[in-house]
Amino acid sequence: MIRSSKEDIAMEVAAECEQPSEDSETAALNIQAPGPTVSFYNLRYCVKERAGMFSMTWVEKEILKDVSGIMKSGMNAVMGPTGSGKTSLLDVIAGRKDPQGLKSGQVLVDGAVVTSSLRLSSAYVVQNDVLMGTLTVRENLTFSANLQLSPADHSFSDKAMKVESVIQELGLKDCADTKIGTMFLRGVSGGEKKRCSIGMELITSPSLLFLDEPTTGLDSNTAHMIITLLHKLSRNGRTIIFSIHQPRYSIFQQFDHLTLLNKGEIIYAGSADKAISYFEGLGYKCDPFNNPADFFLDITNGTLLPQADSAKSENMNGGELVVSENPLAVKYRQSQLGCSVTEQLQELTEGLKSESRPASDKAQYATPFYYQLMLVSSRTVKNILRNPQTSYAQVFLNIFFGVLVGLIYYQIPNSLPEALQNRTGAFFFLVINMVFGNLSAVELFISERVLFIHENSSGYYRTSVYFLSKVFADLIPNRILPVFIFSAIPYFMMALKPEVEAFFLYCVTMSMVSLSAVSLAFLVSASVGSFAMANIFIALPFVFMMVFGGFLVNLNSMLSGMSWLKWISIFRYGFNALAINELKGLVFTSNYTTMTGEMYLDHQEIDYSTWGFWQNQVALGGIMCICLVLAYVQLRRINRWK
Ligand SMILES: Nc1ncnc2c1ncn2[C@@H]1O[C@H](COP(=O)(O)OP(=O)(O)OP(=O)(O)O)[C@@H](O)[C@H]1O
Repeated sequence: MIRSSKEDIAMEVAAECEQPSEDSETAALNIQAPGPTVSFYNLRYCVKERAGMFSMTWVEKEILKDVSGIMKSGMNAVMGPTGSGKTSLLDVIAGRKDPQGLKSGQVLVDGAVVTSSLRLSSAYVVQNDVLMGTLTVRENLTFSANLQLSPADHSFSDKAMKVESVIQELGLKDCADTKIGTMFLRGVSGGEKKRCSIGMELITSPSLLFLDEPTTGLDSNTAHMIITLLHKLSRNGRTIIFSIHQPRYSIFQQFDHLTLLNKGEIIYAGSADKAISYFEGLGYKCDPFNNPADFFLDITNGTLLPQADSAKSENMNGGELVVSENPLAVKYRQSQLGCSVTEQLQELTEGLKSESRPASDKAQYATPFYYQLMLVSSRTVKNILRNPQTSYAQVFLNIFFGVLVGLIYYQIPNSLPEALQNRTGAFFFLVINMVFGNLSAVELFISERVLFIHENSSGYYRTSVYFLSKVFADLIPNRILPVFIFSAIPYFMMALKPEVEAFFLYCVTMSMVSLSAVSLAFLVSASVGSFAMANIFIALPFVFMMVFGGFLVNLNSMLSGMSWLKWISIFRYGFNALAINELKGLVFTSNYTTMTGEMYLDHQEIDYSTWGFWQNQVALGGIMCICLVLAYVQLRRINRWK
């Protein structure tokens, strides 16, 4: 964490790089112990885009063009029209953008080079609040405290006190025990949600706080309250850097430093209260009752032009500047403000060249693996208990289909042809229900994807912790318990073998079929970001597996090039195991013939030896393990960069 321990360095660097006028600026802010100074120079950030819709060539789009600046303790606002690069600048400084896109430039905090480790050591409040909707404000804050504060340094009572103080500081006392709210559950208001998101990050007392458009989506009074809150926090020794769209005047008044961006370039960076006079110096006129924020946006949008009679305006309209360049950006670079920043940055970076070794990129966590697993699992269980619709639906569906299968194949006789036809038909139906009944598992990693990416990138917990907690919390209530209900009901209704061992092996087979189908659904869920894609990707293999299950088509008569697909069919392994378990040892009769179950299995080329039965379980177990491992790998591969 960039906390007070680094403040000595902050003071030194600040003393080194600050101009006298800016020292007095900081003093004027009345900040006792200033937050860190963030400097960045020559930031050039590009993304790759396809040249055309079907083109195979990629072109580079420049989002930030040689952006440099210094942001000190206090309120640092980044403004500009939509698409000007505000969020990109914030993300690059906070180390949240893909480093491959950063073509040049570096970010320094208190004069030291920072790479992606800043991502874990500073706090970042994203634009769309990412909180667990079924938990209360206090529970969310406690979750953050438990995971972000090391248990070795903070006792339970310490953490509880910290949570209480954040609740007090952010004025969340009245809604502390109200749930955040979900799609189905009305919770706290938008402003309270935003304050809770800020609180989640304040738990560690970071002295550097990034916020991406903290007022977007809030009414003007709530927006004012949020900025006033940030202003108050900044006065306790914090560097607050945020992007903001079009603030009202009372909000603008609270900014200390303003960075104005236009098309990825800085057109003004300096004291917020001197911005108007800067632009007036360039020939723009701000009407007496105009909101300064609107005035700046009108300038950047080009809707406000410099006064025609101003000598300076010639340059803004083309004059001596190269036409392709942004005249406001060029003016800023040539201005005293721009030159002073460049000089300060040169001084800072000169000393750095020899010692510019970036900090380790390896993620550091405040808590050990088992502790994270306990906390994340208990949150997942709490979430399921408070949002039990999926579990109820799963149990209900299984009871319904269990009874339905039982009624369709009620009391199967031992006389041919019903004995064989109904048994094999029932097994295939059971396996189909077991596989398709678990389609809901595809939502597991999709519904909370944004929350996982935010918490994982902020260093709350490891990917493995999240994976294990989700998998086990889903498997037991949603996949294993309902399977037992579903298996037991039709078994007795159909009058299958009345033997304990046969019933047990039947249940094992059904569970293995269910678990392997669920694991495949988990793999799809971890691989794609939307339900629509997940449904397509899960339906396709399930349907193929069904065709190659051995019931709908004779696999021995199939083209050799296609028949290999039977080896990856969950349906085939499930069906074979159920058939061996039930038919082995049974004798079926008709008026003229007698037939054993073994004869039928031989005819179907199903190996009914002991190993023949268990090899199906091993194959199902193998599919399950491979899918779970791949799901975990996919979860690790999710793009965390913005
Ligand atoms: N990953 C990306 N791929 C393609 N273009 C991108 C990417 N990230 C940003 N951009 C483009 O870069 C420009 C700046 O985007 P950015 O989100 O930083 O702007 P902004 O000023 O925050 O906009 P807004 O106020 O609308 O949020 C936009 O034109 C955007 O489309």
